[in-house]
Amino acid sequence: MEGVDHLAHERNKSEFDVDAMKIVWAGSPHAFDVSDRISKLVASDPGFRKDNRSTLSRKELFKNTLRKAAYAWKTIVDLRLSEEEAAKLRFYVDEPAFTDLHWGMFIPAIKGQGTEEQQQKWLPLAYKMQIIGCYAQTELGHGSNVQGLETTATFDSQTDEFIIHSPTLTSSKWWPGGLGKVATHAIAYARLIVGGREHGVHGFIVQLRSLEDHSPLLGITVGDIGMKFGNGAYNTMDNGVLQFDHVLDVYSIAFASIAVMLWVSQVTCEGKYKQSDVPRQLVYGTMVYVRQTIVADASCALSRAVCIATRYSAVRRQFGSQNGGPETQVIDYKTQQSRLFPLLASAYAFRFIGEWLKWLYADVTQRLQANDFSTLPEAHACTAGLKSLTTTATADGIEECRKLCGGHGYLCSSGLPELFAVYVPACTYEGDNTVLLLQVARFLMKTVSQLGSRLSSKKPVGTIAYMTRVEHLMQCRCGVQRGFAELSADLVEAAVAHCQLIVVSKFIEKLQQEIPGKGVKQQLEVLCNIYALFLLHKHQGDFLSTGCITPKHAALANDELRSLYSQVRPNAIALVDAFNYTDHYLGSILGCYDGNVYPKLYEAAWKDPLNESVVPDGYHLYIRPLLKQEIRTARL
Ligand SMILES: CCCCCCCCCCCCCCCCCCCCCCCCCC(=O)SCCNC(=O)CCNC(=O)[C@H](O)C(C)(C)COP(=O)(O)OP(=O)(O)OC[C@H]1O[C@@H](n2cnc3c(N)ncnc32)[C@H](O)[C@@H]1OP(=O)(O)O
Ligand SMILES: Cc1cc2nc3c(=O)[nH]c(=O)nc-3n(C[C@H](O)[C@H](O)[C@H](O)COP(=O)(O)OP(=O)(O)OC[C@H]3O[C@@H](n4cnc5c(N)ncnc54)[C@H](O)[C@@H]3O)c2cc1C
Repeated sequence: MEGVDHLAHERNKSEFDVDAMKIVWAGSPHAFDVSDRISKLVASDPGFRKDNRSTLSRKELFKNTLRKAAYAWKTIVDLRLSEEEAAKLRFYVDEPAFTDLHWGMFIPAIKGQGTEEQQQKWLPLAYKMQIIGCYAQTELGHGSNVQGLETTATFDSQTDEFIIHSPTLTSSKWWPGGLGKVATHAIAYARLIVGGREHGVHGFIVQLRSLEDHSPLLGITVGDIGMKFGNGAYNTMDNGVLQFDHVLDVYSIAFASIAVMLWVSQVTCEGKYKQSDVPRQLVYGTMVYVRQTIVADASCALSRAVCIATRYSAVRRQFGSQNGGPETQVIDYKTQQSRLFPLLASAYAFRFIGEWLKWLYADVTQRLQANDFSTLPEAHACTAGLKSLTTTATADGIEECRKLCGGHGYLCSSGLPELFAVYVPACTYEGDNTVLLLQVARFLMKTVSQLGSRLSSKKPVGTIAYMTRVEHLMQCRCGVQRGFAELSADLVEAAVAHCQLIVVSKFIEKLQQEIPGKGVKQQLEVLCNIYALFLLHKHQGDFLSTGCITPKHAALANDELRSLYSQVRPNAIALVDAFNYTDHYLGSILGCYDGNVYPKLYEAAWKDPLNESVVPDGYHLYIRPLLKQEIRTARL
């Protein structure tokens, strides 16, 4: 039945003000207004249609993405959208594209690491998209180990030029998004060599393609690296391969087509390398920035999957019919609740940790500008650790949501397979999640060794302040790195626990703020308790074996969890409505707002290209001979 809200009875059960929750989720009334407006704009524009992605060939898919990007840009210019609105437009268009790397990494790298002169030259062009950039760091042979990159940038003091070269096959740049077919420029990372001496990895702005006919410039070999996981999904992106054959800078350094990002260090005209007194790690600054945005995005992907699974769980009925009455909604099964509601709670928890991390990043950026580098290690540990924690949980959570939807979750029209395929590389890109946790572990061990050192008078603050309250850490006298590699698997677990503590404590801090709206705060308290107790339940072995809790505590926590699930149950649909996702953005029949799932599934099946004819292509060649036992004589 068109127009009937099949979930209305669920919506009527809710005990809180959904509109007020929408504002909490969005972050502010203004953010809600922008998000709501732009999501409707995208949903109502057929130019942003996305329901055909899984049936397009790679070439068609890619061309369609180019069209969408151009159309999106025209919309942004025509409607004079602000940067915030444009970012929302990109979000709701919901298609990975070269523009992500241009706006998400190329521009931030120039802003964060370029000199003023470089910024003046490149940023106006980049903002108008008169040049399109990518971030070319990873190589065929090395991704995680940035210091192991092989590409070289040799300064020639005779000609005032840098010569960029890929000396080996493994030094080929491999993976950069946008590089394959679109980018005209790259920030390429290479080992700087001046006067025969090496000075570590630095970023260089390199022109790759002609601005007239898009052909690669002399000495540049460039192309796409091929199909990736899943149909559609991340294949809208042209991840690329790139080799430099002694590529020369033809202008002077300041206005060069290859320009070294000089903030961290300088090469003088006489060919001398000068390391400035800022920490070398600022070369990694763009990664810190992007990791923070990835954390902010994790809650979007998880909430989207949770919204689909929650709505469908309220629609789906199996077993339990009494006297011919309706069967039980699967959302009423405790097992379904114990799998689904912790994910709902995680979506909210990640929303708030994303907000907090944005604040932390803004704070560290301000300090860096004032030459205060003291909080950089903590910012690195937080962005790396929380990126790892939230993306792992989100990727696993999306897959769990697919299973929560039973067989129908496996259909592309559920939206979940594509969401998973697009999302799962977030566990690898911008730093493999285990490698990033090892960075957190290193930071924790360093802090612990300082606690134990009589020489250090530094008291840990911020996210590590709790360490002074942990008695056995205070007595720790170990050296930083001794035994590190041997214990790394345990240290990674410690790093996860540390990050979970941050997520829980920031959720609690959020609840200490004033939160308007009837029943909103109470709902968030329930979710916060579910998040924390679910973790305690999941890791109760660790808590028990370390004596942090007794078996009685563990049993109490479990009882409390069950009671919290019952409290969430009547509010579940309203809690996912608060995400304010349009059906276009969700891209899921199972998750559609009105819950009218079955007629839509039935209708969609008939639209599949395989159903264009009743008898399939290939019947006469392969099916008939088989049925007639003529297969041995048929020419296959
Ligand atoms: C159609 C629609 C159109 C719409 C159109 C609309 C148009 C308009 C739209 C407009 C809007 C558009 C919106 C755009 C959306 C954007 C979305 C973005 C998407 C992005 C996608 C992302 C893609 C993915 C990109 C990528 O994937 S890009 C590549 C990323 N690659 C990595 O992530 C490598 C990992 N590896 C390392 O990060 C390191 O290598 C390693 C492991 C740390 C070891 O580092 P190393 O130095 O070797 O070794 P250590 O010795 O361990 O460290 C030595 C010392 O340095 C310390 N330290 C290490 N680090 C750091 C660090 N950062 N910071 C500070 N310190 C650090 C460490 O603590 C130690 O300190 P100490 O202890 O000494 O005090
Ligand atoms: C979809 C996608 C988009 C990307 N976009 C870009 C881009 O735009 N620009 C760009 O430059 N790069 C990009 N990348 C590359 C990405 O950043 C790297 O793949 C990532 O940093 C991981 O590095 P790697 O591939 O070398 O993994 P590896 O380091 O080879 O990881 C392989 C395994 O080894 C383990 N491992 C590695 N080192 C250690 C260690 N020290 N201790 C213990 N275990 C270890 C890892 O945990 C992992 O299990 C992209 C990648 C993907 C998948």
